[in-house]
Amino acid sequence: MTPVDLTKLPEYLKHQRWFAGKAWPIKSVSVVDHVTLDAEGPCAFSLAVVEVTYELGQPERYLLPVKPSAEGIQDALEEVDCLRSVFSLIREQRSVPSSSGRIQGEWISTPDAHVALPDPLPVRRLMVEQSNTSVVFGEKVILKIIRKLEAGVNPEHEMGRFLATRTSFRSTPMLLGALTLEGNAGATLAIVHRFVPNAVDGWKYTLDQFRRAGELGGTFLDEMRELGRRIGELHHALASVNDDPAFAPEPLLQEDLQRWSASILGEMGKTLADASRVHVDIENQRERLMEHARRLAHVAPSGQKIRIHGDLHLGQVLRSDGQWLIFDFEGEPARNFTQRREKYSPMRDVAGMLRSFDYAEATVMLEGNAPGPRLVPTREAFLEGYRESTRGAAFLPADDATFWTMLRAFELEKLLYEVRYELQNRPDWVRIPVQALLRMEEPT
Ligand SMILES: Nc1ncnc2c1ncn2[C@@H]1O[C@H](COP(=O)(O)OP(=O)(O)O)[C@@H](O)[C@H]1O
Ligand SMILES: O=P(O)(O)O[C@H]1O[C@H](CO)[C@@H](O[C@H]2O[C@H](CO)[C@@H](O)[C@H](O)[C@H]2O)[C@H](O)[C@H]1O
Repeated sequence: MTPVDLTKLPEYLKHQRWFAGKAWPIKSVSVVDHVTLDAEGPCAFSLAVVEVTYELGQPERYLLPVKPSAEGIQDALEEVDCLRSVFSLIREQRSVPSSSGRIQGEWISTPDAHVALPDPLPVRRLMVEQSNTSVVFGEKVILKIIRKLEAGVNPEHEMGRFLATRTSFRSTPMLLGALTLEGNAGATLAIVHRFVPNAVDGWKYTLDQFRRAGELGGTFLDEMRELGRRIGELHHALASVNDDPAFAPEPLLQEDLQRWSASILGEMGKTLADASRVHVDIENQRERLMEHARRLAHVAPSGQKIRIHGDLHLGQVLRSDGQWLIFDFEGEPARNFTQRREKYSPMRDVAGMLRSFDYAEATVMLEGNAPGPRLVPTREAFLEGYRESTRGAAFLPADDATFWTMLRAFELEKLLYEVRYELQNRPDWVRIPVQALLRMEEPT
């Protein structure tokens, strides 16, 4: 028996914040796997994996925690007992058969991962705009229930487990556990991290600083230097293990540079045409921008390809107790899991963070704040910290000229991604990356 009324599902999905297919006509929905939990307990509910097929385009899979209800479909995550039940599967490392596989709880039991939780366990749904559903337990741990499921190894789960169990890098909310569906519909369903209380994200933190009239606050640039050092330490940690093929650093080859350069040039074709509808001058810039991408193919290869954060920006760092913590290792949402797990130059993360400073500057200018010496000192402080902590690292280019050529090419790559991201999600903001493309200097 199917745990959910399929006839009501298309209408239900269209009203969910996390449903990505609101704009596309649905052809059919089916349940590909499901499991009933807590059948005798206070919250009997099902975890169902549903596949949505559209009239056009690729099918998508979603995780649907649902309760039986005469009125229609009821989201089980609205009930505290159901949330506790999902968490206890993970905490107790339980394994439960599903209709075509099984779900498996995983809890990391290193001394660092020890966390004492109160009984009864207080539960609080996180009230933020997000694509998944996060819940805080006892103000100690945060459970993220993933809504849109992807096939393959989930990079956030994989990276979190690697950092927690194979490295001493602790400038991140530590991964504590996960819930995985094994079988044909295999996917990571939920992830548990240590909860960071009183955290402010780096985007808000930086905007608050940039909005101050006059000079940046006294310690801000030191903090940005420190952020650069933390990112450098993250890259050291990600490059520190040779016996795991998913993480072992690999030499950077000319063919990698050629492939990345070709991919940027390819993306440029369509993206600049789209951007020129917003700003006609962008077409005049095409040749100069192409030159930045071409140069990447011709630098002498040095350094390594390693696993990287992959979508690093100010919204992916938290400031708490005077420390920076880096989180959200899931990579760029527009890429599939295989692409997100590819090894790359760590310079790509550096470029991502630099772009974020430019977004912060553009945002405060759009709000009407006066120009001021903010962006360049912030960039410089961050880069100084990064370079200080990675001096002589095998994963970075051997000389300065190559460092800057690669950095510009990856900034360009991120800018093109941002144009596409903004056109799709926040058309009012597309001018931020477009203006930055217009400002990009002639390659030296
Ligand atoms: N470990 C944590 N401690 C405190 N707050 C967190 C933690 N992880 C995430 N958050 C908060 O929850 C928000 C959503 O988390 P995120 O993992 O980015 O969800 P999503 O992938 O659904 O966007 C973040 O912007 C951050 O403010
Ligand atoms: O945090 P996500 O994984 O959802 O990342 C996506 O959304 C980001 C926006 O929230 C987007 O970031 C872009 O906007 C930021 C300001 O809102 C800015 O700081 C970033 O530099 C800029 O790239 C990110 O690209 C996208 O993948």
